Amino acid sequence: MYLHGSSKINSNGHLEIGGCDTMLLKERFGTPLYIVDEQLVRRRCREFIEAFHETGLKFQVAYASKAFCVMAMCALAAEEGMSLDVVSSGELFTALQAGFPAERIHFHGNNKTPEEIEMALDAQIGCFVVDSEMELHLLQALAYERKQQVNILLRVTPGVEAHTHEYMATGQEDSKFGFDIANGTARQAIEQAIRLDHLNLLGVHSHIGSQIFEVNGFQMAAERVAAFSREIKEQLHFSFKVINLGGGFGIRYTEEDTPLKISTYVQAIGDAVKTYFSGLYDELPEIWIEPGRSIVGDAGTTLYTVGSIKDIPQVRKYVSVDGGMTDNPRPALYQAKYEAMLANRALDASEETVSIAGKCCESGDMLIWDVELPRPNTGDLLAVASTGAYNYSMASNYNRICRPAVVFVNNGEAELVVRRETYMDIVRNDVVPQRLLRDQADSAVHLNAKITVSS
Ligand SMILES: Cc1ncc(COP(=O)(O)O)c(C=O)c1O
Ligand SMILES: N[C@@H](CCCC[NH3+])C(=O)O
Repeated sequence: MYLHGSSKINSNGHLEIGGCDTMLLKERFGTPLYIVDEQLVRRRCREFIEAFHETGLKFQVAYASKAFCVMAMCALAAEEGMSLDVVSSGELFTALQAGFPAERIHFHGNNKTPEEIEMALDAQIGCFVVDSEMELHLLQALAYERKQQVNILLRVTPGVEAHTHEYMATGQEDSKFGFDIANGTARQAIEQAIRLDHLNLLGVHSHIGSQIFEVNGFQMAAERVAAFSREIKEQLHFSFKVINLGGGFGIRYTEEDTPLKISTYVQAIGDAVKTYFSGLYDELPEIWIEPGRSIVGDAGTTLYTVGSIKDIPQVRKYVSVDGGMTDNPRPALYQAKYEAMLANRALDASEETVSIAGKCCESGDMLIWDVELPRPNTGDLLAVASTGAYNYSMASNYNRICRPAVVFVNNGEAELVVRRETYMDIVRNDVVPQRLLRDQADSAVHLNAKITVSS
């Protein structure tokens, strides 16, 4: 397994992250456990910001909180000078609870409800990224009622097909997101947005997809957006102050992945903006981007305890762990690949090829097909790398499995940032209608009797 950030093998032959021995983390917090290497997250934030400073452009780097949205992460992003992209009232609430400065929050989403919009208006967030005509009018009506002036970007689809999994591509014409440039709906929306009072149109937003390893998709998006900006300037005499080019910068999950340096992506974007917007406005537009995965992805590691092992000679060895698709649905959703190691026997040589199975009642609940490991035993500690993005944030309670805890590690200190769910969390929102409660006393007696007999 590739060792990211501060991960290393210590003198006990254990995987250590942020100066914390993973065996001690297991003892203290249990498994499954998400570990976040805080220094690595901070480094990624700084890499983006420093690379933008180098370009000389005005900019904002908004952390796409969908990748991993918990209060501690929002607080950390705020401290690092990031803006924040939220896509629902839940993410917005989390950010506000964490004290994230509202004026640096950008609100996305292809179907924001009136309640969500009102919540964001109450908070006086920095910008709405308007996705549809319906939203444009709804937002205007609500802003008008409140006599509030609201900054907006319009999300456009630039017609760029990103080279990534089809569920992660969003820049093509056939997409549920935004206004299409090619068929003229983007232009019509801009016309309306300029006319509508209480809406302050800052510019446009484009996001071509996620886990992208080439710069040409971003360059092409910048080129298309610049051509569109030129059209709007010439025909509607309107200049965009802000161009948001979204997120999507790829990270390393396995050796098949070949991410570029953050500075390479940013420099390519900066150069493309300078080239394609040259001579269009008196001043180049401010550039915003929205990295999610590339901020937190490789800073995350998940620890599991190995349980049952099923060997089918000549076929496959299934090594089951105490988590699975409930804490990491990405292999099942996108056939995503991961690397793993035995964190308690990190110096042992690889001996066999095994497959890591989750504990859900689904044949598709496989975390890794075919990984080389030392012969695993029940009780071993398995670490899976690059689980910082879209793991905790996409976790579920399928099979009524409790979500794991999340711990930040840094300089030998481990701090809990999300508590492990309990069974009471699992049933917290369940309501049993009165008519079904009739037999509850009976079943309680029944259950007690059983417990008495078995003990
Ligand atoms: C609009 C928007 N912005 C930003 C992101 C973050 O993308 P990533 O995590 O790939 O950087 C996404 C997710 O793909 C998105 O849909
Ligand atoms: N959730 C995704 C990709 C989509 C990101 C949001 N538009 C992932 O795990 O990779």
